[in-house]
Amino acid sequence: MSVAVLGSGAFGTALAISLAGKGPVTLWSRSPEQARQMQETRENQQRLPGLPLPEALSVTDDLDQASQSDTLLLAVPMQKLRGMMSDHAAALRGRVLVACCKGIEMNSGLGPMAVMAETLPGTRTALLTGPSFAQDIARGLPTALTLACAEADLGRDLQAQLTTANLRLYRTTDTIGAELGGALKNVIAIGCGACIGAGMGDSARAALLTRGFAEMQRLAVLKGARPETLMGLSGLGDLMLTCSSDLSRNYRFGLALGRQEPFDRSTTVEGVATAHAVAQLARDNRIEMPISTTVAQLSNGDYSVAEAMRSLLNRPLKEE
Ligand SMILES: NC(=O)C1=CN([C@@H]2O[C@H](COP(=O)(O)OP(=O)(O)OC[C@H]3O[C@@H](n4cnc5c(N)ncnc54)[C@H](O)[C@@H]3O)[C@@H](O)[C@H]2O)C=CC1
Ligand SMILES: O=C(CO)COP(=O)(O)O
Repeated sequence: MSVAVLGSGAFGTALAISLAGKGPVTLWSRSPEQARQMQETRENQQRLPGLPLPEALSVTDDLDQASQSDTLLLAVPMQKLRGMMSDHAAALRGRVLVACCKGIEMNSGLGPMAVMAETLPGTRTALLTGPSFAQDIARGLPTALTLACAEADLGRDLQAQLTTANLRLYRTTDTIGAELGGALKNVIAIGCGACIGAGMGDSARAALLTRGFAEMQRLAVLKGARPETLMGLSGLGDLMLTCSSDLSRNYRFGLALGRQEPFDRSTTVEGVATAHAVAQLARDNRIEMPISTTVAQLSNGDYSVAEAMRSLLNRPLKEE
């Protein structure tokens, strides 16, 4: 089975580098200029500078060529997934599609599995998610991720196909739990970054992370996830990583909010759009998601971090 990665950002490039250790891999860039540059310099200078592309990795801007592969990894930001798939529906049809994005679509409240099902009905799909920074994967550091696929046999095949020497995949059929874990942790990471950036301390971060995890479980279980999935790599594992590392863009965006510093808005920060989607889902489903809702308001600039924390601390007292 052959594999191609569509989307030549940090994550797509890192996955392609790792997979190239096992055999030929095609990486598709929508930008002819970037594809040419990467082919020539053997490096993704924009997203992963200094990390060489192995010989077995070829970069192209020709989607028809890339989509000859049996398995296509879709490594674009969540809010771009539907548009990218619609633009290239004919080329993607009949392939196995593995979404590699973490988020909830803002207008629909849907995750990547449902967006793929709506855009290309009948397509066989899966999700790759879990704690991993692109830089770590590209450097060949040990990483463990979750491969979620509702079809157990396909999940097993993909697990074998996409596991590499340094990237160990665990599988689950709980696609809802896996995608919500990956989406919701980004929102909490923004909150944790803001808390540290504003000098509120590690104890406050531990409280936000833990109560944020309670929110993640509440929404995920309501949507049909298995609670144990949230305890795994794609939930708690990724939450811990993203809430504690400066390598995370979501966390760094939060830090900038807390420090009242500017932040480059062209950076992919999935948690912002997802926070708004979560706030809407909380209203629609009449559940309490106070930290996620506060992060949505914070990222809009409606609140200062101090006001946000005050409003969270002043909520009615309750059982844990
Ligand atoms: N960077 C990381 O460490 C990790 C990222 N992810 C997830 O991977 C997804 C992608 O993130 P990154 O690669 O880091 O972002 P990035 O900002 O580095 O790259 C995004 C890529 O998507 C491409 N793109 C955007 N719209 C497109 C469209 N309509 N058609 C084709 N290509 C399009 C851009 O040109 C860019 O190459 C996100 O959902 C993120 O949460 C998951 C795990 C780790
Ligand atoms: O998803 C990630 C780590 O698992 C990457 O986090 P950021 O998108 O915050 O950089």
